[in-house]
Amino acid sequence: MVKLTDNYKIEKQAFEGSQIAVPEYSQNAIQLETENAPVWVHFGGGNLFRCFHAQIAQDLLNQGAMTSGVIVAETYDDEVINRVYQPFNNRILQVITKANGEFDKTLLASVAESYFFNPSNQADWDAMMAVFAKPSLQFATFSITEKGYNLWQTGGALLPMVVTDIKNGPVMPQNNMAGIASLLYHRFKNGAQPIAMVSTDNFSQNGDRLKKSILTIAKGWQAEGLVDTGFIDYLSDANRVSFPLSMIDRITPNPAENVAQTLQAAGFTDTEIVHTTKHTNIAPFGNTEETHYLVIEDAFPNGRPDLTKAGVYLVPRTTVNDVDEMKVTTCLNPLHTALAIMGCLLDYQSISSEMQNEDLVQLIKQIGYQEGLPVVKDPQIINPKQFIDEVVGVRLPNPFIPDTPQRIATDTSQKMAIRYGVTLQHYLDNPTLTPTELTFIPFTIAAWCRYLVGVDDNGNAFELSSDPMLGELQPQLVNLKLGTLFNVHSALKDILSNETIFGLDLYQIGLGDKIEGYFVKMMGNKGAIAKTLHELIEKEVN
Ligand SMILES: NC(=O)c1ccc[n+]([C@@H]2O[C@H](COP(=O)([O-])OP(=O)(O)OC[C@H]3O[C@@H](n4cnc5c(N)ncnc54)[C@H](O)[C@@H]3O)[C@@H](O)[C@H]2O)c1
Ligand SMILES: O=P(O)(O)OC[C@@H](O)[C@@H](O)[C@H](O)[C@H](O)CO
Repeated sequence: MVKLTDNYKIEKQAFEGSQIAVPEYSQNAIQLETENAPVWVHFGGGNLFRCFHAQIAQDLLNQGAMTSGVIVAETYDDEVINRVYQPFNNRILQVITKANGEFDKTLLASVAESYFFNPSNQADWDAMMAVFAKPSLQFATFSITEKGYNLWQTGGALLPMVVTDIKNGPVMPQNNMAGIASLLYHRFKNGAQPIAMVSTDNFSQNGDRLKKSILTIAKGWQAEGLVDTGFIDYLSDANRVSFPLSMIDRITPNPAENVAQTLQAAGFTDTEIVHTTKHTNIAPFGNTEETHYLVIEDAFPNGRPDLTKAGVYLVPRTTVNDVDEMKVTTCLNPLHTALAIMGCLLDYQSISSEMQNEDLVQLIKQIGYQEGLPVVKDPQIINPKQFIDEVVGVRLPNPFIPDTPQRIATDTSQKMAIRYGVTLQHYLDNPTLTPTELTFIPFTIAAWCRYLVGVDDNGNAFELSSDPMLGELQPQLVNLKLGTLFNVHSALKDILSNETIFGLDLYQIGLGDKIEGYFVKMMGNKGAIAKTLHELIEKEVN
C-alpha cells in the first residue's frame, strides 16, 4: 500500500507497483528554493488547480525549467488548507480518466507551501505579505470561481463588506479582492517590483475583471487618503503590474467515489473525500480529463518560466480574447450549462449519461453549432468547429469522466451573462441578425428559471446547487405549483430584466415573451420539460 506522504524517492518501486508516476525532483529542494526565491503564487487551491496548474508546475520542475514550487493561498475555505494540503505535505494524486477507461496516475509534489490567506489567520497573512515583498516573485494565478471577483450588489452598489474595507484601508481587509490589493500594496511599498496577476477563471476578459476589482479597491483607498497616487500608477502600468487574459480548459469534476475505490484497489490509501462546510468537495486525489488547453496573454513584466515547455500557449492579447470567447461563450461552457440545468431537472446524475439522450444532444448541438458558431470569431490557434466536434463527440460522452450536472449547476446566476449574454449581444450588434430568431438559448434560460422552482420534471423537490443569488431569485418562484395557472410575467419579470445576471434586459431585446412562453409550457404536469424540448426539436430541427 502507498500513501501520498511516502518518500517517493526511496519507495519508488511501491509507487510503480500502484502504477503511480512520481516527480523527478526533490520536494525538499524545491521547498527550500521557494522559501528563498518564490516565483509563482496560486490563489484558490481547488480541484482545477490541483489537477492542472500543479501538473504544469511539475512538468517545468521535472525539466529543470523552474526550480521553485507553487505557493497556494486560499482566501476563502480554511478546510481546503487544513484538511487536504497540510496533512499531505501539500501533495496531490492526479488521476486522468481516459476515454478508454485507463487511469493515468501521477504524484504531484510541485506545491511547496500552502496558506490560508485570510484576516482570521495572522501568521499566514504575514507569511503571504513576506512572499509578495520578494523581488523574485514573477506571477500569481487564480482559480477562485466567478463570484470570487465580485465587489458589487445587484443594482450596482458596492457590497457592504467592500465599503467597510475601503474605509479601513489595506491593513487586513475582509474581502478577498481587497486582500489581494493589500498584498500588491505591500509589494509596492517594498520596491514596487513588477508582477503578472493571471486570472484563470472561466469568463471572457478575466484579466480585465480582476484588474477592475483591484483598482476599484485601490482607488477607494486613495480617495480616503489611505494610499498615495503612486500605488494607482503602479497598478495601472502594464509594465509593472499586468493582468493578462487567459483561456483555461480541462473538465475537472469533483473527486468521485468510484475513482476513490479504484485507487484503493490499486493499493493507494489516501482516498477520503472531504465536503467542507463552505461547499468545496475535495480529496487528496483529483480526477480530470486528458484534453486540456491553457492559453495566456504573454504579458509577464517580471519574467516567467518557459511555460510553453509544459504545453501552455503564450500568445498576443487579441488571440486569447478570441479563443476564450470561443470556449466560454460558444463552444463548451454554454453547452455544459444547458446540460447542467436540464440534467438537474430530468434527474440525471452524470453528464455522460445525458449524452445518451438524443434530445439533450440535439439541444447542445443547436446551441453550439447553429446559434453560437455563426457569431464567434475564429481564434486561428484552435478551430471552433473542430473544438465543438471534440466536446460533443469525445469529451462529454466519456463515461470515465465522473462529472455531474449538479457540479456544473453551481453558481449559474454568475455565469448566465458569460455563457449566453455575450452571444445575445453579438446578435444585437450584427445588423443581419436578431436575438428573436434564437430558440435554444432562450429555451435554456427558461429552463434555468424552471430549475429555480426547485421541482424536477417528475414533480419531486430537489436540492439546488449552491449559488449566491438563490435567496434573491427563488422567492418569486418556489410557491408556483406545476399544472396550475399563474401570472408568468410577474413571476419572471425581475429575473429576465436583471442586467446584472444576463448582461442585458431580455425584454428590451425582444426575448422576454418567448422565454415566458417556454416557462409556462415547462410548468405543466409531470414530463412537461422533456416534452417541451422534444416538441421544439421536432419543430425547429427535424
Ligand atoms: N473544474 C473545471 O472543470 C474548471 C475548468 C476550467 C475552469 N475552471 C474555473 O476554475 C474555477 C474553480 O474550479 P474548481 O474545479 O477548482 O472548483 P472547486 O470547487 O474545486 O474549488 C473552488 C476554489 O475557489 C475557492 N472559492 C470559492 N468561492 C470563493 C470566493 N467567494 N472567494 C474566493 N475563493 C473562492 C475555493 O475555496 C476553492 O479554492 C471555476 O469556477 C472556473 O472558473 C474550472
Ligand atoms: O467551472 P465553472 O463553474 O465556470 O463551470 C462549470 C463547468 O462548465 C466548467 O468547470 C468546465 O468543466 C470547464 O470550463 C471545462 O474547461
